[in-house]
Amino acid sequence: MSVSSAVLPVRRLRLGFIGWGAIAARVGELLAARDLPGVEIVAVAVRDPDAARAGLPAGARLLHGPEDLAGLDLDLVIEAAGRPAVAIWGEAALWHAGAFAVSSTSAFCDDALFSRLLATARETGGQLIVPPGALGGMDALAAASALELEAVTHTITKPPRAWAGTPAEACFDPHTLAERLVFFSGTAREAADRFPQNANVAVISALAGLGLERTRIELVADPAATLNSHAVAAHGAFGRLDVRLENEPLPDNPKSSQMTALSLLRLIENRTVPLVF
Ligand SMILES: NC(=O)C1=CN([C@@H]2O[C@H](COP(=O)(O)OP(=O)(O)OC[C@H]3O[C@@H](n4cnc5c(N)ncnc54)[C@H](O)[C@@H]3O)[C@@H](O)[C@H]2O)C=CC1
Ligand SMILES: O=C([O-])CC(=O)C(=O)O
Repeated sequence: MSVSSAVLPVRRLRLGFIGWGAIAARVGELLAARDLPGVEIVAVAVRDPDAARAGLPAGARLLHGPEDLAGLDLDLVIEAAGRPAVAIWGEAALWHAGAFAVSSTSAFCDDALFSRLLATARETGGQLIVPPGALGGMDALAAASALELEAVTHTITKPPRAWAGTPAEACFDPHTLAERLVFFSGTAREAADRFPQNANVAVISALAGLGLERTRIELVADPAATLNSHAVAAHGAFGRLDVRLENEPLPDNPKSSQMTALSLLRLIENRTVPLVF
């Protein structure tokens, strides 16, 4: 069997995107280069649909509000907009596409919203999807959590400029920081809640493992770093796990890692091709 037959889609996939910023546009670019038969970006929600916008997929309809998702026969809606967008679009996406993949997972720090989306997924028979985003190895951590997990720690290190414009500026000046600084140490809930532009991943490692209260997060600014790095360490009855990624930032948003777009590409392909990773 050739590898190419394993990566050719066997079913169509009609996609909707919420947000067309650094991550979504990169996914669009990667998909266009792949040119997968039957995989189509059908609709995109942008913050200001009346403003001209370069780089939108040809033929994609602009969405003005969640009600516009009706009748588009979508198979998957992908959010890559920002924390508030999850509450605005989530339920309609589940009703009209049956699958909603969330990038701004910090939204799940809101317990009521998370429960509501899970209840809608149950009611519709749909799926709320947490892609691995900028992380990797979350399949192994989730599998390990079938036995007792003792501890999960996740260290997020980024160059100081990636923390500009966030509450981290109360701890250091991103333009003058001279040495590596661990400026936050606490729960996954607190990390994602306080840093929704930089620590959505804290919710991903938490949901895969020990949950929002028991997963420990360290946030680090390092002037020697050029990449966004994630180190997840866990131990428990399964043994030990150490995952480390050093991600190139996206050119259009240095807070976000290239890997986040690549993970979404993988998610899309996994829903269409005959060989799934
Ligand atoms: N899960 C993960 O591992 C990661 C998640 N993220 C998160 O993913 C999200 C997207 O990241 P980027 O593309 O880098 O951000 P970005 O700022 O480059 O793009 C977001 C786009 O969404 C638009 N937008 C905001 N609210 C909207 C709404 N209600 N409806 C439609 N469009 C809306 C904005 O105008 C902007 O064009 C952010 O919340 C980011 O923090 C980022 C990196 C990793
Ligand atoms: O892209 C990354 O490295 C992580 C990130 O911004 C987030 O989790 O919000």
